Amino acid sequence: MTTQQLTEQIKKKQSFLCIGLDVDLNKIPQHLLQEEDPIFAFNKAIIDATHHLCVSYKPNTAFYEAYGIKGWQALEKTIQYLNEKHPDIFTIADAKRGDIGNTSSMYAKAFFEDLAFDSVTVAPYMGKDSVEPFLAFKNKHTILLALTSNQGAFDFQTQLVDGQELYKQVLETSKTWENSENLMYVVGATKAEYLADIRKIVPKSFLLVPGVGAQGGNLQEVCKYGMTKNVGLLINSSRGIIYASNQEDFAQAAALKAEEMQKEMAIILNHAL
Ligand SMILES: O=C(O)c1cc(=O)[nH]c(=O)n1[C@@H]1O[C@H](COP(=O)(O)O)[C@@H](O)[C@H]1O
Repeated sequence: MTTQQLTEQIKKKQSFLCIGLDVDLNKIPQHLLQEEDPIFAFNKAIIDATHHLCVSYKPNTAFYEAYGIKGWQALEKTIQYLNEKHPDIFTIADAKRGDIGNTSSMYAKAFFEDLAFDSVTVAPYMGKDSVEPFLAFKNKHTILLALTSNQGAFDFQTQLVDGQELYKQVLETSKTWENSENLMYVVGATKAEYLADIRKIVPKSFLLVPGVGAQGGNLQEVCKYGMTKNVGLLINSSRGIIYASNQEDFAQAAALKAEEMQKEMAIILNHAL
C-alpha cells in the first residue's frame, strides 16, 4: 500500500486509528479458550467488529512468539484474514527488528514476502546497513523507532550527542538512506510536546504514535503538534480497545471504544483539513 492510498483511506473512514492486536491469553474472554485457535478467534471477532472504524491493525509479534508455533500460526492466519477480507487496511508487524545487513534482509523477507505485511517496526541502533534491506521493498514501509513512549526513552534517545538529541540524529541521518521515502517513524503519544521539533525534521512522514489509552498519551495534543496536510498520523491503541470487556460482549465493547476514538478523530480532521 502507498502512503497516498493510506491517506485516502483515512479521509474516507474519517479515522487514523490503528488497533493493536496484542493478544494475551490471560486477558481474553475465557470462553474463547475452548476454541481450536483462541488467539485467531479473538482477533477475527475484534476485526469483524472494528474494521470500519480504523485504518490499520498492528499485531505486536511478541504476543504471538510467546505461544510458540501456535502463536506464529495465529499471526499468519490473522494477516491472511486481513489481506483477504480487508486489503485496504494498512498492516503493521510490530517486531522491532534490525541486524547486520544479510540478517535484516531475512527479517524483511519474513514480514514483507512470507507474511505480506505492509510495514514492520525497526530499531535504528545498528545504522544504515541494518535498515536499508527493509527499505529496498517497494510499497512497503519501515517504521523506525525515533522517540519511544516509555520512560527508558530518556536513557539514550534524548541524550545529547555533539550537541543534538540522539533521536533527532536518527531522524536526520535516516533521511539520507537509500529509499528513505519508505520510512515512517514511531513517536510515543506520551511525548507529544516533542512533536513540533520532530515535524521540523520530518515534515511529511507518517508517524506511528502508540501510547494513548493505557499509557496515558493525549490524542488532541498529538494532533496539535503532529498532524500534517495529509494527516501523517496513525494513532495506536491496543489494551484500551481490545480489552474493553473480557465477557461475551468483548467485540462490541471494543467497537464502542474504537468508535469513541474514531468520532474524536473525525472532529479533529474536520477542523484541521
Ligand atoms: O512500536 C510500537 O508500536 C511501540 C513503540 C513505543 O514507543 N511504545 C509502544 O507502546 N509501542 C507498542 O504499542 C503498543 C501499545 O499498547 P497499549 O499501551 O496497550 O496501547 C504495544 O504493542 C507496544 O509494544
